[in-house]
Amino acid sequence: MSKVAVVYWSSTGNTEAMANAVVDGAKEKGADVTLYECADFRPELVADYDAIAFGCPAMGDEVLEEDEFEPMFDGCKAELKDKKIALFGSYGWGDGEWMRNWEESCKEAGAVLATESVICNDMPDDDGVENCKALGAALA
Ligand SMILES: Cc1cc2nc3c(=O)[nH]c(=O)nc-3n(C[C@H](O)[C@H](O)[C@H](O)COP(=O)(O)O)c2cc1C
Repeated sequence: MSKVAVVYWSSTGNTEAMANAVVDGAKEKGADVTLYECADFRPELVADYDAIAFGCPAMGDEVLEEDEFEPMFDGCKAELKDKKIALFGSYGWGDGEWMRNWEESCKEAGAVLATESVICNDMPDDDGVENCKALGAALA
């Protein structure tokens, strides 16, 4: 059984709803899934998982949340080489620039993006939930 971690930051619950759907999708495929708020995750845990889904909304001006999520993620980068990961997050008024930049930084770190990233405008609708479940399934 593959071990999957879902690690997210969310302020108003939209990315949290996405994270829950990612968990559901991975569990439906039989994975052993652990959900982490980003404050509870640390680089030493990366090695414990076969695959990791990271979720963070667009914040600041098209960047990751800078107080908790980005430091956690930057700390994990050295461990992400050849690791199967996938990215998701909610956004408001932008065009997804934060996610494109985030994908680039993951590729530079040598991570393996296992499936297309999922972005949802505000709260995920039914299609958004299905896309998040498919992301989770792709990591299982
Ligand atoms: C301080 C702040 C900065 C934001 N910056 C952006 C941004 O640059 N681009 C964008 O599309 N949305 C931006 N948003 C909107 C959030 O990404 C959006 O509300 C998202 O659904 C929040 O996700 P959450 O409910 O998981 O916290 C920003 C929101 C806040 C509060």
